[in-house]
Amino acid sequence: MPLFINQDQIFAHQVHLLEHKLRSKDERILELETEKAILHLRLAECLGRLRRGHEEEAMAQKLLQQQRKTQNITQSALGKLLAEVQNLKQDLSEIFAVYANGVADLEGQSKQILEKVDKARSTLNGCHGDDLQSLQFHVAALKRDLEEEKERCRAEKQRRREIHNTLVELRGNIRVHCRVRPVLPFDQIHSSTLGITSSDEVINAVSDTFSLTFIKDTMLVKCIKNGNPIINKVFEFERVHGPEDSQNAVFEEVKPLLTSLLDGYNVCIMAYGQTGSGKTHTMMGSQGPSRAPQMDEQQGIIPKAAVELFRLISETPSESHVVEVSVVEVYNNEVFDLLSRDGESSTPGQCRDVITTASGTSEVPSLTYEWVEPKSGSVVRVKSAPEVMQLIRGVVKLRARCPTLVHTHSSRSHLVVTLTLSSKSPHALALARRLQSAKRELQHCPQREFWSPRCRRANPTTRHTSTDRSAALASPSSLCSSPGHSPCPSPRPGVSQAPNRTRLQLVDLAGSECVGVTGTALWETSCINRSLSALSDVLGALAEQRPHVPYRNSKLTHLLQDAIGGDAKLLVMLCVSPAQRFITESLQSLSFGARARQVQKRVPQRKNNNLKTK
Ligand SMILES: Nc1ncnc2c1ncn2[C@@H]1O[C@H](COP(=O)(O)OP(=O)(O)OP(=O)(O)O)[C@@H](O)[C@H]1O
Repeated sequence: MPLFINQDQIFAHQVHLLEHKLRSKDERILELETEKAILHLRLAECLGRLRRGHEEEAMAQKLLQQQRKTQNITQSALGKLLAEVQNLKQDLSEIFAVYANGVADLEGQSKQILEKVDKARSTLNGCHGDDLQSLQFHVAALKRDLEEEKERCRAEKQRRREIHNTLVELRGNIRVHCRVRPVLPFDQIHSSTLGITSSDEVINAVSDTFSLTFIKDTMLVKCIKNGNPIINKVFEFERVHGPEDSQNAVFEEVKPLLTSLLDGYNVCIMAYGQTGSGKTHTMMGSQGPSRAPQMDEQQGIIPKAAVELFRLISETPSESHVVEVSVVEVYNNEVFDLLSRDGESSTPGQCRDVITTASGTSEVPSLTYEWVEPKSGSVVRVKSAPEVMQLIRGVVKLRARCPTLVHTHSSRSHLVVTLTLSSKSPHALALARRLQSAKRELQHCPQREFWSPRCRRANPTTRHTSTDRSAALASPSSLCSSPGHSPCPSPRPGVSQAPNRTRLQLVDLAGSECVGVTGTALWETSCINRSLSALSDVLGALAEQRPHVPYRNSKLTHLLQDAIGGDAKLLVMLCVSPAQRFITESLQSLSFGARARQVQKRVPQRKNNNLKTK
């Protein structure tokens, strides 16, 4: 039977086939579109990653650059540090070698003595009555050896100090000594709330006995207050003195500086500390000028320095030196010349100006001695230490005083005693004559007008005494003139100065007071505090080696500019009270001392080559 296939069926089958193909193509298209979408997504992801990669790479580049920069800076700083460390190492190894030799010597000698003692002991164990005499002899010999050993120890200690001082000098550091006074009746105040006696001693001086390294004298501050943070600090200084140390002991450590004066260097000794901490006691001695003469051992640095200076002079050929004295006080930011003998006013103490000379030194014009033709000024030639002290004691009672909350005889002004030592060698005299004629010429020259008006403006002005404090308060603006001042141009360098002179400045600063001041004393106290913080700022600027040092922010720093920042040898005598009551002020003073030690001044320069000790 023939197979009959319907045409429609074939078409239907073909349509079916085509539909099937179409469906599968549709499905394929769908599949491909999905794949395309997935690929798009991946592409976007990759692009994102690529962008992030670029950003990260840029960041990494930046970091790399920064790292390189930091590395460069660190390397140069490291280089500098290494150089400094090398220098220090060299210094240390030199000193260590000196010390090590000394110590090895001493150790050897100590061993010998110990052996002798052992021998003596064993002899003693086996000895009988007959041997007693020889034993006594032996003991006496041992005692002698011990004394000699002690003496050698003292000498070695002294030698170390001298080496340390030389090192301090070579580096141009300011020397800082610190004295803690004994507890005094006015330190006693009882705190009912904390149950503490505020006179508790919280500051102790620890003097190093014998160590292999430098002499390390320290001040320990230990305060355990209920409910307050514990204070436990250590401050290092060149020398420390405890309450038991006498005026002589304090002066002995200062004395070597006076020899420097005869060697041709300027020297300054300055007492710093809060009110009642013992500055005047240390500088002048405790007995007031009106009372009976002081015993030698009660005298402070100023009288002892005067005696020492004349002793040193007497060791050199007579007639070769001249000593002049000037005494000024800085009160309420004005300089008063306490020895003024102008004769125009009966009021003691004339107001003076401080100028900066062309050579950069600060001078009080009327206190500059006219070498060849002495004028009747306020610089007085003296021939002996008693004469110096008679002058100083005569005028120091003019110094402004007022009771503070701490004690009744507080000095409210900074006292500056200057002893100027000049050489009278033929060469110096010839030079002085030449300078004098130069000055005469200058006086006839019209240019003189250029520098003189300001000096003339410093005409004597009546000094405000502490009893006349209301007058001072009435015109406070007149008292604070320094910061804006332009310096008085100098009358050409050296014209008014004696040749070959060195000066010793002895400064008893007024004491700072932190709290509780009211009434008329407030202006005085704020002037004192401002001048002391100006001093602190000057030291800060010098320690950080800033290009500008604000000497002219106060008359005190302007007056002492050469001593603080110049090439004089400067010793700061910090005075502190041991009592817990004054811990804040004492910490402030100790920090001031620590800052002063960081200052590296110019290495002291010889001012007078004619002056030489024998
Ligand atoms: N080391 C000491 N030994 C015994 N007494 C001392 C010592 N230091 C100070 N004093 C006594 O303490 C009191 C205050 O001392 P001083 O006048 O020297 O203080 P100051 O620091 O000069 O005070 P201010 O700055 O207020 O003038 C004085 O009576 C003084 O005799």
